[in-house]
Amino acid sequence: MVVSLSSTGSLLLPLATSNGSSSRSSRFAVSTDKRMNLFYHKPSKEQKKVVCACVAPSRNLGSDELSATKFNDSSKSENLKTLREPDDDRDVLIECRNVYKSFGEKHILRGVSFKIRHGDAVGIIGTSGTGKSTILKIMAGLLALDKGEVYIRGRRRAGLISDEEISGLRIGLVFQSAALFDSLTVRENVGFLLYENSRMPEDQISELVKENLAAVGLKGVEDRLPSELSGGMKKRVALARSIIFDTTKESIEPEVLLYDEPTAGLDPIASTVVEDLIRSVHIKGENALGNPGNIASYVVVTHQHSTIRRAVDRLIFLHEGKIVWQGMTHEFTTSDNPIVQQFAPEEFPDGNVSILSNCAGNFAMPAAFYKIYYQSGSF
Ligand SMILES: Nc1ncnc2c1ncn2[C@@H]1O[C@H](COP(=O)(O)OP(=O)(O)OP(=O)(O)O)[C@@H](O)[C@H]1O
Repeated sequence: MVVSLSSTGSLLLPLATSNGSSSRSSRFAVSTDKRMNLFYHKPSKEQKKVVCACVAPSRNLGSDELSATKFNDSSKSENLKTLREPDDDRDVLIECRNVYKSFGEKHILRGVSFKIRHGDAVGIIGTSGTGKSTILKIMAGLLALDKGEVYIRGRRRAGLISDEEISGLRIGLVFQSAALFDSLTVRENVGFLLYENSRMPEDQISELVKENLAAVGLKGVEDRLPSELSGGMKKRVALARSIIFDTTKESIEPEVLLYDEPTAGLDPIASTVVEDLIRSVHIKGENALGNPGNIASYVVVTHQHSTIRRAVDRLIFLHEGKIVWQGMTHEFTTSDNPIVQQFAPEEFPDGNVSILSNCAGNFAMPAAFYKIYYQSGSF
């Protein structure tokens, strides 16, 4: 079967799962070109490495030394309780240090530095073309920087993720478009990396797919094709694909998800569902099954005030390739930085879920109505 990519759905692409060495032979004949487009990978890489674009190798980089990022059920609550002082870097999962990036004559990033800590829910905002998606791709290891450094759990990444130099952290990148394989069912899309890259039996993968779909509020859609789903459902399927992981592994590495405008193209209601799902799959959240999420930290690039308000705790404001402001979301509206003032609303609408708001026009609807829509899984 030849697999083609959907041109419509968003992509939530797990960059890391299980050990590349345990790959089974490929079950899905995805054309190399499509994989290259999907994973931004060099065609010269062998297939295992292409899969590794979304599957960080599981070579252990001494995670025992990094107790703050140990990731199993028992440590989750402990991690939250023992959030460290900002000057303690043991909980830093990704650090960008003085990153520069140009495209030809265009100097896009001009010395960007920030840290993503365990438990973080960060938004990157700023005007169009200021380099938000670029920094996300650099963090994901899909784009090389010109100058500066990226550290993954304290280890400097020498090149791109395809160089297989770094592990100990799973990094997923959620593109705003081009997500699902058109000719694969929802089950095959969600379980893709496990079918391709783990030794899990198919019935176990199938069960896991079902669980992860249920975690994002979708039931009974396993046999559907992407073309049979709404835009919002595709985003949910893509989210399920990004949070699924090989449960048979002895140690599970923490996962950071990088979302690039995850609500782009969605109406206010569907945007709200996605924003709440982003929260729900985080370790501080609770998924649709009532279980804590698995995502250690996430970064969202967005233009939407509703996403800022609902889905992130901390904001990084990029302007002309530099960070001009950082702070907690609630501080955003009170900043006296003139650039920030131009971007920020005078105040965020009430955060109560009974009113859904969106910068596109303060859309509001009653909570009960929202729940019916959400539970029906129709968007
Ligand atoms: N691969 C590339 N080759 C050449 N130019 C690029 C490339 N990728 C990005 N750019 C340019 O770099 C600039 C920053 O792009 P980027 O997508 O990071 O901006 P952004 O802040 O995410 O914008 P938006 O909010 O509009 O999505 C843009 O001018 C874009 O055209």
